[in-house]
Amino acid sequence: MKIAIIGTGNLGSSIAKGLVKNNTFSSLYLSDKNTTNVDAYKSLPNVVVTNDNELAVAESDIVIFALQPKHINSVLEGVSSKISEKHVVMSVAAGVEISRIEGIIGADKNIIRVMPNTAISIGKSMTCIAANKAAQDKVPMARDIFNQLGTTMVIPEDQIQAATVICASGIAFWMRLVRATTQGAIQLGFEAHEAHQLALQTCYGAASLLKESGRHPEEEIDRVTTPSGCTIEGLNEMEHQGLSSSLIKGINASFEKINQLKKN
Ligand SMILES: NC(=O)C1=CN([C@@H]2O[C@H](COP(=O)(O)OP(=O)(O)OC[C@H]3O[C@@H](n4cnc5c(N)ncnc54)[C@H](O)[C@@H]3O)[C@@H](O)[C@H]2O)C=CC1
Ligand SMILES: O=C(O)[C@@H]1CCC=N1
Repeated sequence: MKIAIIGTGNLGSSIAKGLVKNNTFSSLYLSDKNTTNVDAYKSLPNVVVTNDNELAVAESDIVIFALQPKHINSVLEGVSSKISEKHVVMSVAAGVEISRIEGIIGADKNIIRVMPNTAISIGKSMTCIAANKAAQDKVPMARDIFNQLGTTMVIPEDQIQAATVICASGIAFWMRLVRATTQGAIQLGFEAHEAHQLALQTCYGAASLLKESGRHPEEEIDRVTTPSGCTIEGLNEMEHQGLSSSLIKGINASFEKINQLKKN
């Protein structure tokens, strides 16, 4: 597979890292105005780091556009003459609909919206995928690529915004929960590095329990909450303070914001 990534910022470089780790491409072009994040890959075989977006597109079959929404139009316009029916164009830009991309490069082109998260750099992304009409037969190939970098789910395009909030922004939400737990542990007397380790391994254990047992979170909670014990005391206080409610409100605020981005 001849793959290009246009835009090697936070997400583009995370995708590059995951692809390099798996090494399943025949060539990988990494193009950005500022290639600092990926310069270390220059010496790898079959990897080209460049500032030339057109070259990257011309030399590749699969082109992943990892650009901020404000840059996507101008970059697509700049390379559109190089995009043919052989290409599969993938975009990770939040809020940028397939129709907008079709408006620039044509509805006859294969276009797939892909929404991974930064855990793609370690092969643990939750990646949602939606394709235009032309690219329906390319969906299995897109799944193959991103299944090597985590887990995929094919969804209708009108759910991509919601998936962005839950899975892409979700990385930040979970990080904040880990950090808050750490702050609590420091207050209880642990050194910062100990607090971080305790919070992290517990979070990992909780996610692994759900994944491996397939059980509902409340069932796992029931196993921890000793009657009149400390867990239910803490859990109920968190709910009195609005833990679930503030998470749900935050998710809804993110969703409102991403729907505004869509209109820009
Ligand atoms: N960061 C994240 O966790 C996630 C980001 N996204 C989406 O991915 C996109 C990229 O996000 P980030 O990587 O965080 O942004 P970023 O700002 O870190 O990266 C964008 C890159 O595009 C480059 N760029 C700008 N103009 C260019 C041009 N003309 N030619 C070549 N490269 C150019 C910039 O130099 C920069 O390195 C956004 O649309 C965002 O909504 C989606 C899911 C997760
Ligand atoms: O915050 C943002 O807008 C982008 C989309 C999801 C993650 N980062």
